Amino acid sequence: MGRFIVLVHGVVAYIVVLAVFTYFAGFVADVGVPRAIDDGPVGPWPRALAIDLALVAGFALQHSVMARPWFKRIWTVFIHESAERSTYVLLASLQLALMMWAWQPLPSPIWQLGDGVLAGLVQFVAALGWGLVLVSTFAVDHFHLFGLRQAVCHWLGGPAYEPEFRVRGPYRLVRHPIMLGFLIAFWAAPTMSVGHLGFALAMTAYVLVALELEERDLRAQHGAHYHGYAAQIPRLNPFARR
Ligand SMILES: C[S@@+](CC[C@H](N)C(=O)[O-])C[C@H]1O[C@@H](n2cnc3c(N)ncnc32)[C@H](O)[C@@H]1O
Repeated sequence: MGRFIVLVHGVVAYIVVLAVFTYFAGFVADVGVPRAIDDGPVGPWPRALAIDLALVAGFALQHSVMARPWFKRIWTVFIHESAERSTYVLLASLQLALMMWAWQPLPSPIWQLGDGVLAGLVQFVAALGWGLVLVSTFAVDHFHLFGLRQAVCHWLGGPAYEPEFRVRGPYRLVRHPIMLGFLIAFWAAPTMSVGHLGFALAMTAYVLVALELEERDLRAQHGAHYHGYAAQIPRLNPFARR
């Protein structure tokens, strides 16, 4: 693949990822988007639930399979290494966009905190969750995570960029602050509908499985270093005792 094509592909993928993720935050929090998780025409609940669970499963499957080292080895035969991460995040974003577009609302409330102080507090906690996701991407390597660094390094003709294992910022508190941030943002809802609850439960199940798979890869990749890190820093709960 030509360097310029890899660069343009990396830049486009990065812009799409930022746009889809920003919309996703609004979709889950029901803030500032034309159609959020509880909006739209309501159909029969068994059909809606089946579609929603299939959408989350599709996202989870694609995200998990494409992130595995064995899959990367196969598809970098067809696609340049420097474009691998951008392609992965681009396809994951498009899958996320499809999930939001095809989402079937189930708006009956499980809990509703109204507009008072408690609701504001819960909304603030959700915002902290999204903030934790963003800050953690920078703690690990934001531009590498979204494939832009690899594309720019290739454009400049330098050696392939090797990511470092980093233990800084939120990674000193938990091993998976990005996933912790998502979980906080998914569950901290002033209004929890049946659809939102189904989404939060399905995503939580996916995150727990995804972390198992990621940790297996990290242990294989970093060996004793990761074992030592895991022995000192809890997985998701910063208050867990080691
Ligand atoms: C979407 S990120 C999620 C990282 C982590 N699971 C979290 O929730 O914060 C996944 C990528 O981060 C990498 N990664 C995870 N922990 C890391 C660390 N401490 N330093 C560098 N890369 C890390 C993994 O190898 C994987 O490529």
